[in-house]
Amino acid sequence: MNYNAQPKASHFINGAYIEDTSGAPIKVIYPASGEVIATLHSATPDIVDKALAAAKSAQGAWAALSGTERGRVLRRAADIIRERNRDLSILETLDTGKPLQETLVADATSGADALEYFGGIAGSLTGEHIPLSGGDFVYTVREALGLCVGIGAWNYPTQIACWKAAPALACGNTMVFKPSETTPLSALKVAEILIEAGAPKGIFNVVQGYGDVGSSLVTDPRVAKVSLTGSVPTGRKVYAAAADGMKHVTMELGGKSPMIIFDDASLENAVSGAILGNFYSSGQVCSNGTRVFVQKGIKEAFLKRLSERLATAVIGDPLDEATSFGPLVSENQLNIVKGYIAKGLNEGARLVFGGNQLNKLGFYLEPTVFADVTDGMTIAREEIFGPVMSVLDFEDEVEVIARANDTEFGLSAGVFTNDLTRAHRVIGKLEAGSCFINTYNLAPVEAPFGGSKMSGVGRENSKNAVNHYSELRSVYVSMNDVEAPY
Ligand SMILES: NC(=O)c1ccc[n+]([C@@H]2O[C@H](COP(=O)([O-])OP(=O)(O)OC[C@H]3O[C@@H](n4cnc5c(N)ncnc54)[C@H](O)[C@@H]3O)[C@@H](O)[C@H]2O)c1
Repeated sequence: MNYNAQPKASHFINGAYIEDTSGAPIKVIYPASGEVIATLHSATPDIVDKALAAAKSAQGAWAALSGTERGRVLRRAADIIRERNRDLSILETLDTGKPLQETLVADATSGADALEYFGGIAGSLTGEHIPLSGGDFVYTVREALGLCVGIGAWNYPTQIACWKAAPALACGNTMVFKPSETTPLSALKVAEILIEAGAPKGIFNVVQGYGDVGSSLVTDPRVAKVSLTGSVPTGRKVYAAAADGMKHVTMELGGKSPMIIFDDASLENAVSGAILGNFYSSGQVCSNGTRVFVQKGIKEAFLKRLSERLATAVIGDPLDEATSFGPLVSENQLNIVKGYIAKGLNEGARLVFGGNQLNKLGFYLEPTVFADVTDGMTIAREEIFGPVMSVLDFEDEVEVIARANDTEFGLSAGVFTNDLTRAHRVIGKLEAGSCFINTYNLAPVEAPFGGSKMSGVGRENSKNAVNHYSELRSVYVSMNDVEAPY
């Protein structure tokens, strides 16, 4: 097949596409075939400056609109995204290799949810009145931070762009967004659609580039806030650079999350949760529960049922809606994951399912399950970001909580049990930001999403995200004479 996903130009600044071919080339590769489907160019310093200048100059007028007016633009953009869901989903599939079956329901639609939700609350972002003695009072004003930078990972390109843009714009900020160099296409569509929805020019700009472009955005003195979705090593660098300029940050980073399955759990639900938490998007999901602790009593039944169900996964052409499991995003990611599978075998884990690259074009790897994994093995400690599940045995609750928390990460955690009090007791002791009882990996826009420990700072989605994209000014008003000591 010959797919062409070439956009009009690499960047979208001040309401229009713009190109500068002197920037380093960025080749967009369709993961299911390895073919180049578009070539873009990394932003030059001049392009970066144009984007920041456009966002900076648009911010005052955007913030001066009422929240209701800003919200109307976001809600219109959400409607357009939903109308074009199929085209946007196909583009997302070409960019990421994720099956269309997934992108139709979890990518552009999730972006639309965020625009709709934050568009809906934009008009009610207010301060408060605080009465004091003698009739004095303080009122607070919720103000935008200013120019925000968003930097994305490659696994959910549309969703990440919208999860950052929606709360930022609702609060009256403007944004320069840099997608991952691996998946640069769909953020441009979000920028185009916002303009079509009536957004003023310059409030949402997209520049392409590698880490150096991200770094030049983070260090620019015009920038008030940086929101990154990426790995912990990148997060460390970006957080440090932002701290130097005392900028606000949101860090959505990696994980190695535990999923604990007690022997009284519904086996079928636990297997479903483990599948969702390990193999959706070919395992390239930050919140995945890749350390699956299974109580000894149901271990073999769990492995048997899991293998039976994995054998029914339809691996193949991501554009075929019957396909439920696609390739990894890139050859590089395929090699990283294959390296982890080799380590699992070398360190003595038992391969229960998969483990092989598929003998076909594209970056396909079978869903892979290791059992008898112990806490010290590399595959139980490091984020793999691919379709590799580690099953660990446990005997009792106290033991499994301590082992589940023995990690530097703290993004997600899940518990499967039919014992109501145990479910809440255990989840209350797990060190993670996004937790699940008897399900896994759902991320509705209404709920806060984000990690603790090394997995991140701040929360996306929910009303809480507003606190990360605005700050309060307080105004003390005296109704009395001013008393001074002399
Ligand atoms: N917590 C979450 O919400 C979430 C969601 C998706 C992915 N992730 C994480 O993202 C990682 C996978 O994505 P990735 O490989 O694209 O991550 P990455 O850290 O390699 O890159 C993320 C982004 O940062 C940019 N970047 C790299 N160096 C930079 C620098 N010095 N300054 C500024 N920007 C820089 C990259 O160009 C890219 O756009 C995984 O660790 C995954 O867990 C987290």
